[in-house]
Amino acid sequence: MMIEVSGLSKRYGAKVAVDNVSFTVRPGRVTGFLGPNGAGKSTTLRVLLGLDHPTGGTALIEGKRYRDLRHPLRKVGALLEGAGPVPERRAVDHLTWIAQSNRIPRRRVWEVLDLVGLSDAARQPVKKYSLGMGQRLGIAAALLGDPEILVLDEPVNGLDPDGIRWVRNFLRGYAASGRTVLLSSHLMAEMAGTADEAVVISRGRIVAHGSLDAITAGHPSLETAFFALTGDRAGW
Ligand SMILES: Nc1ncnc2c1ncn2[C@@H]1O[C@H](COP(=O)(O)OP(=O)(O)OP(=O)(O)O)[C@@H](O)[C@H]1O
Repeated sequence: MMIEVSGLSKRYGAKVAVDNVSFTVRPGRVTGFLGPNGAGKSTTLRVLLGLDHPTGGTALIEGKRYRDLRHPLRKVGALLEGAGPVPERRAVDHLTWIAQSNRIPRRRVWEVLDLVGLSDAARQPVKKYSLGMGQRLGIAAALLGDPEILVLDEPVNGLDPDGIRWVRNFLRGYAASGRTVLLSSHLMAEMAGTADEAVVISRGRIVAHGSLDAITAGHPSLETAFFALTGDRAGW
C-alpha cells in the first residue's frame, strides 16, 4: 500500500477532529477522500504530510512517516489549501525557489509548467493569475519532484467547469500511469466523474470505503448514497 492510515485520531483540546480513522490508498487509481465541511479531511491530510502530530495512530507512506522519507518531494507531491505563493512573485521564480531548496534541477521547472499548460504565463506575477491558473501552479509545484503519490486538498474548490475538467483529466491521467492520487472534496457530483475509489468521512469517522460503484449501489446517485451514509444534508 502506498498510503496506510491506521487508527488515526486527532484532538484539538476537547474537540475530536479525527476519530480512529483507518484506510488504505492504492496506486493506479484516483481515490476521493469525501465528506462534508468539518468532517476531518484536512486534518487527516495534514497529519499524513507531517504538518501536524496525531493524538493516536499512524499515517504512513510506504511504511514510513512523511518526515522519515529520505526524499519527500520525490515520493509525495502535495497541494494544500491556503499554501499559495507570494503574489508579486512570477510563477517561474516561485517554482525555481522550491526546486532549488529541494535540489531539483532547474529544467524540471519548465517541464512542470508545460505539464500544467502554464509555459506561456510563466513570467507573469502570480497575482495576475485566475483561480484556475493558481490551482495549476499549485499542481505544478506538487509535480516538481516527479512524485509517485499526489495528495491534494480540495483541488477543484471554486473552479469553473473548464477548470474542473482540466484537473479531472490531469489526475485521471496521472493515476493511469500507475501512480497514486488521493484528493479530498466535499463536491459529490464532481467526484462521480473523477474518482475510482472513495473513502467517506463524516464527523471524524470513516463511514464507507470502496469503489464508487460499490458505494453508489442501491442508491439513485452518488449524492444520495452520501446523504444516506452521513445522515446529514447540511454542508453538502
Ligand atoms: N487547529 C484547530 N483547532 C481546533 N479545531 C480544529 C483545528 N483544525 C480543525 N479543527 C476542527 O476539526 C474538525 C475537522 O476539521 P477539518 O478541517 O479537518 O475538516 P475538513 O473535512 O477538512 O473540512 P473542510 O471541508 O471544511 O475543509 C472541524 O470541526 C474543525 O473545526
